[in-house]
Amino acid sequence: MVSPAVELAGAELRRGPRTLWSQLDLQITPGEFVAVLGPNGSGKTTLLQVLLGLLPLSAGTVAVQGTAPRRGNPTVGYIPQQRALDPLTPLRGRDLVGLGLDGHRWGPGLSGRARRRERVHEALRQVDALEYADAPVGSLSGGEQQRLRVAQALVGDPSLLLADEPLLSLDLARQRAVVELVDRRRREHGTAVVFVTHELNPVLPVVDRVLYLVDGRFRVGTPEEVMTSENLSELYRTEVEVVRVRGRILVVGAEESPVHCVPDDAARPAAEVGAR
Ligand SMILES: Nc1ncnc2c1ncn2[C@@H]1O[C@H](COP(=O)(O)OP(=O)(O)OP(=O)(O)O)[C@@H](O)[C@H]1O
Repeated sequence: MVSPAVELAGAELRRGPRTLWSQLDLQITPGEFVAVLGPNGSGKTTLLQVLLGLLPLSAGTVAVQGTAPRRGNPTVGYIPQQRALDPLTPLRGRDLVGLGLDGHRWGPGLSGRARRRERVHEALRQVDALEYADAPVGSLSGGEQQRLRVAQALVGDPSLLLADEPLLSLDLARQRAVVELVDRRRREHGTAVVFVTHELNPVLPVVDRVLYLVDGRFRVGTPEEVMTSENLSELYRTEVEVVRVRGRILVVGAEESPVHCVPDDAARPAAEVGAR
């Protein structure tokens, strides 16, 4: 029997006096795409840290591919939350992506090195980054750096991909390209995906389930199940309206909602709202 990619049971995480989430039961199967939503500080990044083996749970159990999470697991790909790289970072884009490969796997011989180069080249091509692959990473724009991070996370052919707001800084076309790339990978390679995002709409066509965290409360289910006015009003403890417009989901009334309508949006055509 294949182990779940992720299995959380009765999971609880406390930071200082706050309980970020508790009694969280979640099984993610290979190839499943789960979006994690929630306002700032709701514990989305912290969840990824637990799955990376960087933070222990305060209660409950967690397993990644059937065993306890551990740092540096080569079968787990990670796209960290974006931070601009130091302009003096002495790496080219190609080197940064190569760091995503476990050197031992390819062996020290010539064929190992050639295979490694090929893999890096292919990962760069998939995110459309070949053009700047030899430039110093610190000289690249935020979006260009972000595409390299995506390539770095995918180059090792992970069975589980943990992505922390990977669409930040990307224009709409590049957002679509990254979502399609991740979707193709999970369909063709069975990679399970945990995708933290402030914007549900760009991933809505490919998402299997949503985990929505708000101030210690959460809902898990398909977007249809979770994204209802009733659920979000309960999570935010205020009246929230969820509206569906031309295949998009708009949330009105939850100021800190990841897919909320800000006042400026009111002036734009409804179909555009939430398109950012
Ligand atoms: N080392 C730490 N010690 C104590 N509290 C921490 C620590 N790191 C994070 N926190 C707190 O844990 C909470 C959850 O943080 P986390 O980064 O998981 O939120 P998030 O949902 O990813 O938010 P954002 O959308 O802003 O990225 C925050 O309130 C944060 O201040």
